[in-house]
Amino acid sequence: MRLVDPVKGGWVVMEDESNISIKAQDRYRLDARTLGHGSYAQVFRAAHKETHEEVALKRSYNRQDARDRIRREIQDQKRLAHPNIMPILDHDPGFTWYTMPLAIDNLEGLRQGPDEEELASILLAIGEALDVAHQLGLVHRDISPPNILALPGQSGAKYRWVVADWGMVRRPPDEASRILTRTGQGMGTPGFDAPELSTDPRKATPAADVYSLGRVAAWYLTGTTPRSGVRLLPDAEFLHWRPFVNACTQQDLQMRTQSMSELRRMVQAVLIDRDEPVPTKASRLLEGVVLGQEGSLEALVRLVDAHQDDTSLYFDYFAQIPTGPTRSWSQSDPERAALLASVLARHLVNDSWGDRDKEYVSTPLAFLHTVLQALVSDNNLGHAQDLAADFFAADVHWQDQEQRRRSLEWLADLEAPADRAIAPVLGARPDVVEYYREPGWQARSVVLGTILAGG
Ligand SMILES: Nc1ncnc2c1ncn2[C@@H]1O[C@H](COP(=O)(O)OP(=O)(O)OP(=O)(O)O)[C@@H](O)[C@H]1O
Repeated sequence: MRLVDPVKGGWVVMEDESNISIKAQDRYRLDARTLGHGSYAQVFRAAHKETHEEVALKRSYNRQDARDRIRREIQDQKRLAHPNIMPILDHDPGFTWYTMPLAIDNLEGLRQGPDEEELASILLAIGEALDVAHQLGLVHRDISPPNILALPGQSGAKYRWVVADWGMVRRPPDEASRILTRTGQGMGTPGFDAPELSTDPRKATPAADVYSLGRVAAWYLTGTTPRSGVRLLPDAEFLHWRPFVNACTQQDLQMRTQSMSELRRMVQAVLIDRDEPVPTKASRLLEGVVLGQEGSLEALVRLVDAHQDDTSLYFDYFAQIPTGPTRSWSQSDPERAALLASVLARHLVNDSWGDRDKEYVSTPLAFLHTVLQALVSDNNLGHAQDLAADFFAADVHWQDQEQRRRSLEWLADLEAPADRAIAPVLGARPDVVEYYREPGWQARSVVLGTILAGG
């Protein structure tokens, strides 16, 4: 039978495995109950007959494809000496079974909640192990919570996490042996498998493992198996993990994080990001917005969204976003812009301005007005109506004459249908009408003229 020797590479002729195989029972006492079974093998608890060492013994089913898989698993796993890769302790010279340390359980069974420290240490360890495999041209292709097993930990660590189940591994093209995968034949675990594996798994790159590990991270944080069409991480939760999960799980291969070393760098950045105090982070992001750094505005908006009770975050950072970016953000994300601007307006009405100089209140008022103008000019009139009520209340509350003049100028220019969206908001607040009313005031809109000029 023709088989590949992965160490030397190339094709070599070896004896048929049935001639050189040793039965597992000749060397080990197998527990009658299995630890479990997969698509090509069964796993038993077993004890060595002489040393009495307890191990897990994986034995392939008596089918050619199953034997091919376990042979591949043994050969590749043996090459991968890394503390976070399941070691092969002993194996049949004919490659029909092997032994490994007994695992406590897998990640699926051991997850107790979203422990971010634990997640980061798992990602760093598994990422490093997969990097070693990738350097050898091996792509696992089936990273999922059940394939990440826990061995007893050392030096104070509870567990040593290891990547197991290397039966789906993709070898470099020059080492390809019997074809285990064909174009169009999907592989991996649903919810965790990279999209490109369903078209041509033979072309899988390290980015396929990056994708799966990114999905594992999302699963770990939420406790739910990823499903297509459902956001991996819900809004406003684990915000600091979102850039990491997004970058790793891009459907488009070109847009995705390509390597495990990059993935590991991002995990470290997540922890730094998480531990950075909110004002420091807000200040850094605002500076990024002013300098036009990509992603800064989005990150600042996410921060503000996640801390809606933080008055100083709204006054000192959010409201300081310059007019240009404020306008374009309000046009590209009108719903969130209206919502967060309303939150700022309510802080202006309900909360203390503290020891800030009173004249600086013109900045948040102008910011609110910019959002409102952008919503109206883009015909987002429902959102504009919602924000207008809070904006007018803040304007009246602060009585800033400069802002009053700008508000009136803007109202004077409003035309249909925007005027009909704004008029009822004014009509509902006699104090607002009173504040803006100006005899003889001229407006394009008849309805606004009637309300504010008194006739
Ligand atoms: N070293 C081990 N110690 C304890 N249990 C193990 C060990 N290795 C595997 N198992 C358990 O044995 C079962 C079968 O594992 P196996 O790797 O054959 O299949 P699978 O991953 O479930 O399926 P497939 O290989 O088809 O994807 C799993 O439930 C796994 O948790």
